[in-house]
Amino acid sequence: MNKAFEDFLGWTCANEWGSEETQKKTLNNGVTLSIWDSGVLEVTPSKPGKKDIVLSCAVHGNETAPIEICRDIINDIITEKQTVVHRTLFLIANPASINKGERFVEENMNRLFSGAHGNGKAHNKERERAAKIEQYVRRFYETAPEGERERLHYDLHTAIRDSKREKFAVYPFTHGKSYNKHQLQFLLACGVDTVLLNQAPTTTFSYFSVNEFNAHAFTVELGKVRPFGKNDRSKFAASEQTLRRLISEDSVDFGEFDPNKHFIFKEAQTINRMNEDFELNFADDVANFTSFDKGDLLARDGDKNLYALHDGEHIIFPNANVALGQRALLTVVRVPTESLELE
Ligand SMILES: O=C(O)CCC(=O)N[C@@H](CCC(=O)O)C(=O)O
Ligand SMILES: [Zn+2]
Repeated sequence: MNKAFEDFLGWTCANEWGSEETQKKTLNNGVTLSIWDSGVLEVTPSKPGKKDIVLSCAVHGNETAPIEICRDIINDIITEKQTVVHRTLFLIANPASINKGERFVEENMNRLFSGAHGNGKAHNKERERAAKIEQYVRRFYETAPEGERERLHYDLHTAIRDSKREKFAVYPFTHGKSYNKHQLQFLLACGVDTVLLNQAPTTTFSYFSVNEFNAHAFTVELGKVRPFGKNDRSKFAASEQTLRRLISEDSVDFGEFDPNKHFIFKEAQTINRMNEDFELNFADDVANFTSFDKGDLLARDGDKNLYALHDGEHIIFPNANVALGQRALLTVVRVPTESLELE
């Protein structure tokens, strides 16, 4: 076996900004593996089911649990321990940032999608890679068999801070389209009972798939950032098992929808850092989903004070060190699950 199929993650990291060496092989079980680039593996069963599934990890290189999960699923597919019935595209998005052990090399890749990689005068390898990844996703969805199909994309992450709600997903802005009950059930089976509803377009990877391909796509936060080998994989077992079921079963029954089992939050504010002189008004160890009340000071940006606008406004992804113009804090408020328009 050649190196890429023997150790896909290792080969990917050895070719950190890409490889033009495309490779293909068909397994004894009829599944065809096609490597389009480093970190880009298309898995095609001989008679593909109706789902086209994108599983991405390492958009941020230090978020290792999702990388370990994808690595293990890929290895099991290659060794035929894991069956696959639906076309699946695995994307290890930013291998150079894995090698560096950091969130990114030069620029946060998860702010470069939907063409943002071409904005302004900046050129860097992360921008080139984001542009290529967009093309791979397009190629994957657009080369699906004819007929009615379901496009899915789960972009797997872990968060920098502790979180009062361990696992949560970001539901990208749907432009008014209904939210999908079955997707909430899938997330729940992954152990993700908490969902944040974005209220506007973003330049994240998951929004790209929602907006350009009408996919059901989510940023999924599975736990906290830790180095390779330091993840307690038992905490990720439900997520990994559910992803394995998703790719290997024709259709997975996640049971009756019970609104009480889902905790839905709506974006209240996105606070972008606009000045060098920016600070958060709470400590670095304050966890995601800590609640503030209306009028509480959340941050100072230059000479502007930024306050909570509601009682029960929860903070998510606080980070004072982001580049100018980027999100330094998201705040959300709880909404009843029953208030959602669900399909
Ligand atoms: O913990 C943090 O501060 C960041 C974790 C992370 O990478 N989150 C994603 C969320 C993307 C989204 O809003 O859909 C990110 O910031 O890119
Ligand atoms: Zn991330």
